[in-house]
Amino acid sequence: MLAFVQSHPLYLLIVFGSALLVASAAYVVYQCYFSPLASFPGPFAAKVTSLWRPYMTSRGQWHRYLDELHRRHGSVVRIGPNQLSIGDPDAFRTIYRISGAFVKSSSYAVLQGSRPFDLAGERSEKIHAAQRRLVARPYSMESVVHLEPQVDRLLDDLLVKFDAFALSPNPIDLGNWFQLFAFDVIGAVSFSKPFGFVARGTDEGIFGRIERAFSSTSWLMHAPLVYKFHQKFILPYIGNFLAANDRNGYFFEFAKSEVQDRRDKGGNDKDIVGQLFQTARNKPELTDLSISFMMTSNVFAGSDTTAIGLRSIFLNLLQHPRVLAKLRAELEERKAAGQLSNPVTFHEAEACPYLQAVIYEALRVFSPVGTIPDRDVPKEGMTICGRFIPGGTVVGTSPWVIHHSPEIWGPDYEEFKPERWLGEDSSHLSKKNNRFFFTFGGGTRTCIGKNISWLEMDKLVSTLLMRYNFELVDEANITDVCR
Ligand code: HEM
Repeated sequence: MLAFVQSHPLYLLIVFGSALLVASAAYVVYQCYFSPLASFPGPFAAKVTSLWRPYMTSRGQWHRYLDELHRRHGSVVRIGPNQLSIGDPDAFRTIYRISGAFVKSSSYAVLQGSRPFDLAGERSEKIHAAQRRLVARPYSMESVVHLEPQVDRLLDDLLVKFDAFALSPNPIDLGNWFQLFAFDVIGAVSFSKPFGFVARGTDEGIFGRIERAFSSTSWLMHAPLVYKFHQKFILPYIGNFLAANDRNGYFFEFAKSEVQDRRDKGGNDKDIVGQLFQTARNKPELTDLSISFMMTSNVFAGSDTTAIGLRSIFLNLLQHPRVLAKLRAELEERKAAGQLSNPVTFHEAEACPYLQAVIYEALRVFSPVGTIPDRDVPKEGMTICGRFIPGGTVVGTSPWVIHHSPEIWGPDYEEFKPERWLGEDSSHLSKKNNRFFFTFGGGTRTCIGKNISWLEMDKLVSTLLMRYNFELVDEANITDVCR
């Protein structure tokens, strides 16, 4: 009788099921009460499963949700069995300090794919430092300013379009025009080849591809097994279903052909590819293939982020007439004094403290990037808010959390208030808040393209405001999207 029961399939199922139940219960009890991260608050699902974070990210409002979680749970929130989201100012400074001791976590392997040259995805600080040294010069402000005439030509094209719009009663999607402009700028400064998007008034479907690729990469980075499954079983048979491969597929091919074109047809020696070709003469390790990988980042990361920043600047200005009037007054005063050209030059715009404060503040209240740049705690561990965190724990801060911290920005942290960036007599920018300005990332991995974006924002905002009056329409349909 006993032998019968033991060999009966139901018996085996019950034994197996019970063992699974006990193991799962033990796992849950461990994660909630005994894990080194057990004392950190957070949603129950986040404590017990790594699937919670990719699921929440895939829903599209992760930046706001994370901010809300910190409001509810405090400055450190558990967002995975082995992951913490950090809002504590001291811990934030430790993680993103310039020493690079906190390396990028394994989620970046999904971003990198099989690219051997990838500043954003590369996890090794040593390889990253060597690659960044090779390519940094053309992205410096000194180099970017030499490309200003190329940006001016595009700005002229945009003004021709806007002059025509100004005569029509129909509203326009300003954000879309900003992205067309930003994409053309990338073409001009990288390859001496604006893509003609502003002139044609269309992106030919590219922005949708960028959007889909960003969206799927942001959650797949935290679901590496789903990514591997997709690569092995879906990609070869169905195709690039999750769009994540577009960064290293479609956009890489796009950039590679532009680099080849630039090689064949020549261009301005001062454009980014031209400067990288010059570097490559003495540093043969900088191959055309590596330059193509680098240009993939320009094409992929350089337009949509800048356009979101510009959207935030204009939206906030239009929603805050007091700030808009003050900014206009600054620009008018400078213009009357002969200190502003048309289009406004980068140096002229930089000399306008209130304009600078407006840009900083718009990028603070609505940062174009809302994900957490994850880092691994080094093996010796770290202490956060008096509690020890073991090496290997994944930690990081979203700009949305650090930029909306009342501890840093004060009780009016939700207000759009450019004055917080100015020194006491309002005649210059104050450096005190810069330590917590995280829009372009931090430490050794700060955004290499930020000078290009800043130059665009400086020139576009000041030139457009001096020429046109803007009015917000259809406020109810404003979408809340960041990367
Ligand atoms: C407002 C515009 C932009 C924003 C908000 C932005 C934001 C960021 C952030 C937050 C990072 C750090 C990511 C991390 O640590 O994982 C980053 C890195 C990077 N960005 Fe940007 N970015 C902008 C514009 C650009 C432009 C115009 C380019 C290229 C022309 C660019 C290319 C890159 C690259 C290559 C990296 C990796 C740098 C490295 O690790 O050495 N970005 N960006």
